[in-house]
Amino acid sequence: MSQNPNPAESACNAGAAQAAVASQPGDAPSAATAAAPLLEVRDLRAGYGRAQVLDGLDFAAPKGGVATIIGPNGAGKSTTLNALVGAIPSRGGIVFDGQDIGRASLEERVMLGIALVPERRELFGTMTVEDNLLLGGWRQMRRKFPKWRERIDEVYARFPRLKERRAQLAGTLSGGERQMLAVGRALMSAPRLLMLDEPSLGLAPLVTREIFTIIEGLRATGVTILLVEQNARAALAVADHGYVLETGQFALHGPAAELANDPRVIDTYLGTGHGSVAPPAPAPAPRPPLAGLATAPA
Ligand SMILES: Nc1ncnc2c1ncn2[C@@H]1O[C@H](COP(=O)(O)OP(=O)(O)OP(=O)(O)O)[C@@H](O)[C@H]1O
Repeated sequence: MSQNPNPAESACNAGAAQAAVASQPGDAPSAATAAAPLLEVRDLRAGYGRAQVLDGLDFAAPKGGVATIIGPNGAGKSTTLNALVGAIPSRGGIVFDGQDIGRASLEERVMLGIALVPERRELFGTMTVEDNLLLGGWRQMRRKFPKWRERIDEVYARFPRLKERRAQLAGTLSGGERQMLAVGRALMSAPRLLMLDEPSLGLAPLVTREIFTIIEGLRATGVTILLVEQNARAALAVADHGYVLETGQFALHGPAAELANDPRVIDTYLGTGHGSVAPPAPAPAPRPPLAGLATAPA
């Protein structure tokens, strides 16, 4: 298990996102996008050094829902979350609850209520469960929540197993418990947008189901969730809206239930197929309507 000595990075766990929109003026909003967006992203571009990974993503996250980004390895899913939380620089528009946060620092975004549970969970393995939670309430959080210890009790109420193991070293937890701790640490900042990067990674099917039950429980509290997952079936089952990201662009998006029944998604991500849902030679296309599936503009 990797450890992250950067308290700012450690603090930005957890998250959620919502319906990518790619709409045209006059499009009727779908049920999943009818809520006012908590997060609106326009033409998001980001990468590492000179290598651009995200090639102009448009999406929105309606308040209180679950959106998921699925796609193959290397498509840019983690990069999207890293750009949204401010861990890497990006271009384009990022509006959170009506406020342009494109130039806000990572710490400012965490303070506003954006949190990321990173793919590798990044716990401090030689520290106890409780100390890992306390690190989630690092100094900004302590300013935001003077009674930040009460936050821990709230996390324990949601995850009794963490309370039972409060004095146990994080490095000795099971995979599922580590994921719970990573989510619990993110919740210490009382996020409004919780971003989860591959929460089922490396977990057995039974534990994966437990993690998705936790996600449903979090959603019931009103937090908006942006879920990045390779387990497309489980992700689409819990989400309102889904996005298929391929090589830095959305190849498809739409209501999650429709995506789960789309033959292209079934063949590529839910069945035995591999590769891409995008046509071999995608032609530029107008932006799709909000309701129903759509092929993203080339
Ligand atoms: N720190 C980095 N420096 C340079 N390139 C990176 C870095 N992180 C990711 N990349 C590259 O960016 C591209 C997108 O990676 P990213 O991790 O966002 O994909 P992903 O869709 O999350 O994949 P996976 O499902 O395997 O986690 C890949 O080509 C990857 O090699």
